[in-house]
Amino acid sequence: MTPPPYVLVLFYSRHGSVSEMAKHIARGINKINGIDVKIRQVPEVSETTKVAAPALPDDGAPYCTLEELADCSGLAIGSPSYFGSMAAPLKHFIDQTSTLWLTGRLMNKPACGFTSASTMHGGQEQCIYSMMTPLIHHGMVWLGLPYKNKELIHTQAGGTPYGASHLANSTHETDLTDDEKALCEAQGKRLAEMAIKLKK
Ligand SMILES: Cc1cc2nc3c(=O)[nH]c(=O)nc-3n(C[C@H](O)[C@H](O)[C@H](O)COP(=O)(O)O)c2cc1C
Repeated sequence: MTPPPYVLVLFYSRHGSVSEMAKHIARGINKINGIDVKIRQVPEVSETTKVAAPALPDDGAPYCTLEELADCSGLAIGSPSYFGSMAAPLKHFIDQTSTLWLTGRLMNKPACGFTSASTMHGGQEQCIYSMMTPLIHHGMVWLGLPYKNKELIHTQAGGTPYGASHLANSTHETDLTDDEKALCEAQGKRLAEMAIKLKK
């Protein structure tokens, strides 16, 4: 029996904000019938690069395998904003996807990005763009977050038309505002809808 199609929510999170966003994106995906969701994280990169990560994380989502990425029907990818870019552990994972690029496994599948940052204008949109770039190379179809979602207009915290974001402040506030939650869910829902449409 063929396993049901799924959308992969893939992220790195050190302090929990991006991980919390992933749950709300998954909630949006779950609102669409006919497609499942898998939530996966990537391991830390070690300061001493010869030390391997344990096979299982101490907590949170399981680590993503390349097969899980290859077989997804859509991808939501999330990272904290680090100096206007994705964090190294996520980039390290993406840099292991050459075989998927060579075989075109991600071609024509929809993808979107999400991020958390500690300051209001701390490079969130650039960070989302940094995740978009390699996925464009993979031939994925990038989705933004349209202004039809009215929370984008009145949010006092996170939310960008390039993808969902969360304002965590310097206190690592992991609780999302209602607007941030709504935008994460809307993004997940739209991704799932597009995954089904593009699969036909
Ligand atoms: C190396 C590093 C660079 C960072 N750069 C930025 C930045 O440029 N702008 C910003 O607003 N926050 C920056 N931050 C803060 C993180 O983006 C923020 O704490 C984020 O919410 C962490 O997400 P997490 O809770 O999922 O780990 C940086 C943090 C670290 C460790």
